[in-house]
Amino acid sequence: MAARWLAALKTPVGAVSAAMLLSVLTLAVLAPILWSGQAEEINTRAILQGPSPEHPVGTDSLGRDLFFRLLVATGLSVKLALAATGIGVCVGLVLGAVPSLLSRRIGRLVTAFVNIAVAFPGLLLAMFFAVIFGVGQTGAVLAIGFATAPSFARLTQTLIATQSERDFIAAAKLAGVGRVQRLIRHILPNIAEPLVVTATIGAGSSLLAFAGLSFLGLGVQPPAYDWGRLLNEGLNDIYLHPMAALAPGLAVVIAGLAFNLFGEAVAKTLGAPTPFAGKGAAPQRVRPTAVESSADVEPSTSSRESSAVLTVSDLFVSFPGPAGPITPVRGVSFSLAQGEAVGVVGESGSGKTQTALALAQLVEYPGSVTASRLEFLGQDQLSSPSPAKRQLLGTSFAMVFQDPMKSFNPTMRIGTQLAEVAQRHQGMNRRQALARAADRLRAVRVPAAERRLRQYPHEFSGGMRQRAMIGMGIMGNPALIVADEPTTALDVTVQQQVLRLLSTIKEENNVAILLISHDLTLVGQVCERVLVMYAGRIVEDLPATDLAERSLHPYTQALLAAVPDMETDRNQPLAVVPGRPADPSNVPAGCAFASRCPKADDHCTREDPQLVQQEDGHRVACWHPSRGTGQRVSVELKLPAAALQGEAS
Ligand SMILES: Nc1ncnc2c1ncn2[C@@H]1O[C@H](COP(=O)(O)OP(=O)(O)OP(=O)(O)O)[C@@H](O)[C@H]1O
Repeated sequence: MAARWLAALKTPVGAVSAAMLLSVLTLAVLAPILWSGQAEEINTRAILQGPSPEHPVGTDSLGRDLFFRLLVATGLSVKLALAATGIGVCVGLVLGAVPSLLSRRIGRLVTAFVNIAVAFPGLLLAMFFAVIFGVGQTGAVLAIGFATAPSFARLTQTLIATQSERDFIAAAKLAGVGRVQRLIRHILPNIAEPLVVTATIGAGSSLLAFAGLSFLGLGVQPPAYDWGRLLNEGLNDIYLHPMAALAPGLAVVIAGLAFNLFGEAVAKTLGAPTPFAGKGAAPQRVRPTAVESSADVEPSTSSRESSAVLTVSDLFVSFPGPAGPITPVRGVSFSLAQGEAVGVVGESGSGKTQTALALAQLVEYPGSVTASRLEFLGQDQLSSPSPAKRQLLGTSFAMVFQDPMKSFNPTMRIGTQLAEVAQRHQGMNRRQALARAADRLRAVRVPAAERRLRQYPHEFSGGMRQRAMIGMGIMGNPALIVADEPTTALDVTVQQQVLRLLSTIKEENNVAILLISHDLTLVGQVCERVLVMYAGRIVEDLPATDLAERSLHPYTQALLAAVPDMETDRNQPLAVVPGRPADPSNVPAGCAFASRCPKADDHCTREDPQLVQQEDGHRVACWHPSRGTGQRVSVELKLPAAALQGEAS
């Protein structure tokens, strides 16, 4: 952080404003110590004099030297402005954080209050509070502090909301880290920098506001004096001695500019948002709600269920939309057996990620999740949360996100983040937890594990970070790893290493894997079973070995036909699934795929087919299922040999 602040000094504005700020702060500390005597010295022979070599700014009505008074007033002016800013930041932090900590209703009330307060001009609010808190220094500090708090609260809310959407917060939530701990350990360190920058800019505004209140007689009271008071006194004789009013005014402007320009220069270097950069409460995650089961939505019944790690029936996820609810997941049902790897494929927007988030209870408010059954390791996830449930999810349910850069908290060492799970759920002390973390990093083939534990996420390569994320997932004893496009952000070689690692963990620990991907070939490499999703529903559930030759749904066949292979004619345009995916806010009646399906008839557009189990355990939701092969697909069911090499790179 210090290095990035220092980088601001390399810009011309940064360098000049830093020099100005340093001078102001030095004066604020030294002037009252060095020149208080001269500033207080009364000289009845030199009353109300104009500027002269002896008194560069002139004298006041008691013959006191205004230059020394100006210098000494720097101390009180800066001290009070900083105190007011401190109060503004603290109250703003509390107001900004409350919506993410308390119930949604209280959060909404606080957000509405902040929004109203932000709409008032700051100085008006300060005068209003000054009347409430009383005339004088303390009243003015409180008044300006409370008047600036709403803009800090707004900024805090916005920053918390942004951070709350990041994957490492979802990971912390899944690991059972409570709201307060998430805020203190994971969110605040990541928003501290823009808050400090904004506070620096805010100190300049507080300085101006304080001078304003003192000038109006509401702030500093005689015999104490700050720049506002000197301005007030100088104004009485402005026609005789304009310098007496101009000099304190100039001091306020220069000091205010120093704070403002320095803050702006740092903000520009960091790209930090300003206090008015948006609004909104921090997102809160919703818990699935139980609903009555509708017909034909039970997960596939087979021997899998007896050893099921996960069973879900009739899962719906919806969000309020401008023209009615948007439902990206519409009645998903399936189960996952111990040690089974299942792939979820489908075009963008088909509901894959929302399904995974709902299973991990990570869908954010205002989304809502309902299901008639949701069991993880035999434990009902639809009833109220309990410590036992959080413990089970924290140790047995691991999630690997798409972008390894966002999966870790950038302000914490990798070791601390891995150790958090073991300390929280396995009763280990920090030393034991770090030893376990080193062991887990070795298990995911991260070389020099002990040294790596002390590094920050940015010191890891993309592939290494993804492996460390998987390592974090196996800090406990996971029964299920949900990997949402875990290799999309990685190059092909590293992609193969990560897939290989997932397969090894699955084999060695009998862990079930739910692998979400656009890539049918990749899913075919790792998974035994494939769920094909379209418009928020599973339209086909088939063994991966059947993908190439025995798929039944026209959508699966269209996806397969769109996979290019070595024989694809490069002179021809690549095959695509014709038409556009269904809009989750306006899913058509009947089969959602009908408008893109070559086999569709009236029946398809009238009635939505249910997911029906076939004789071979294969499930399909289609009125006209027929065996078909994707024209171009060649799904490799074994990992290529190249994937086994270069693991530690
Ligand atoms: N906060 C939200 N508000 C409204 N709709 C949302 C919200 N979040 C997601 N959606 C809906 O969910 C759909 C995306 O679902 P999801 O992310 O599960 O798709 P996906 O199959 O994983 O897509 P991709 O492969 O691109 O990640 C969006 O198209 C949108 O309609």
